[in-house]
Amino acid sequence: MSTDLKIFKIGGGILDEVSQLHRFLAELARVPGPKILVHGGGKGASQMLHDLGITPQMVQGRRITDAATLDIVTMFYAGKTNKQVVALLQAEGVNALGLSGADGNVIRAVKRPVTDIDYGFVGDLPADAVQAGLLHQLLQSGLLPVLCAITHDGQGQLLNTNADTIASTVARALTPHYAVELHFCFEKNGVLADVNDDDSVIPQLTAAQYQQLRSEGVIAAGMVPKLDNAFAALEAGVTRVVIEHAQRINEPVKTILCRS
Ligand SMILES: Nc1ncnc2c1ncn2[C@@H]1O[C@H](COP(=O)(O)OP(=O)(O)O)[C@@H](O)[C@H]1O
Ligand SMILES: CC(=O)N[C@@H](CCC(=O)OP(=O)(O)O)C(=O)O
Repeated sequence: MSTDLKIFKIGGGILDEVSQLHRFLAELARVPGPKILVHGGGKGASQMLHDLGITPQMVQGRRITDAATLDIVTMFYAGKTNKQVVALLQAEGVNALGLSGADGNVIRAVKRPVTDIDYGFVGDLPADAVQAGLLHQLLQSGLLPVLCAITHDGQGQLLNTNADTIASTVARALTPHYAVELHFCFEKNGVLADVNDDDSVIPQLTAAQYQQLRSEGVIAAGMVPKLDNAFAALEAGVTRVVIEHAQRINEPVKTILCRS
C-alpha cells in the first residue's frame, strides 16, 4: 500500500444546481493526490421522470427501475449528469474521464433477484464487481475517473445501482492498492444530532452509536443506507470514512466514522 487515494461521492442535492456543483468541483480540484468521483443524481432523475409522466417509485431507498425508467435514468446519469461533471472538472484544469460501469467493464453488477418486491433493472454489487486494475491504470495516467450510477451485467443489460453503494464498493476494491479515504459529500455539515440544526455535527461516530441514534430516530431517511455503506467500507479496511458538506471538503467541520 503506497499512495493515498481519496474517493468522493456526491448525490442529488448537490447535482441539482450547476453553480452549487461547480463550487464543489472547484474545491475538489484543490484536493491534492489521486482521486475518484462517484455521483448519483436521484433527485434530478425523479424530477425528469415526473416531467415525462412517469411516477418515480422508491422502496427502502432504492428505485424500482422498469424498462422505461432505466432508459431515462441512463440518459440522465450516464449522459447529462456525468458529462456535465466532467466538463466542469475540465474547466477547473482537472483531466476527468466519465465512465459508466459498462465502460472498460469497470463495474459488473448482478440484477437484483425478485423476492416479494421486483426492483426491475437494479444492479447489486458482488465483492468482485469492480475492476480495480483499470481504475489504478487510469489514476496512474493522471486521470480522475468520474463514475455514475449505471452498471452492467456483462450480458448486455444496463442496470441502475445506488451511488453510495458504488462508492463504498469501489473504495473496498481499491484498499489492496491504496490507503483509501472515502468521503460522502452532501448538503449538510455531517451527521447531525438534530437534522434541522447544521451546527449539531457529531464529530466522531462509532457503529454502536449509529445503531443507537438510528433506533431513536435521530438518524433516518437517506442517511441510514449511506451510513450502512459507510460503515461497511470502514469494516472492510478503508482507512478513513467521512460524511461532510460538499462545499466544505477543505474545512475541518465533518463527521468521521470510528471503528468500535
Ligand atoms: N441525523 C442526520 N444527519 C444528517 N442528515 C440526516 C440525518 N437524518 C436524516 N438525514 C437526511 O439524510 C439525507 C441524506 O441522504 P440522501 O438524501 O440520500 O443523500 P444523497 O442524495 O446526497 O445521497 C439528508 O439530506 C437528511 O435530510
Ligand atoms: C437503484 C437506485 O436506487 N439507484 C439510484 C441511483 C442514483 C443515486 O444513488 O442517486 P443519489 O446518490 O443522488 O441518491 C436512483 O436511481 O435513485
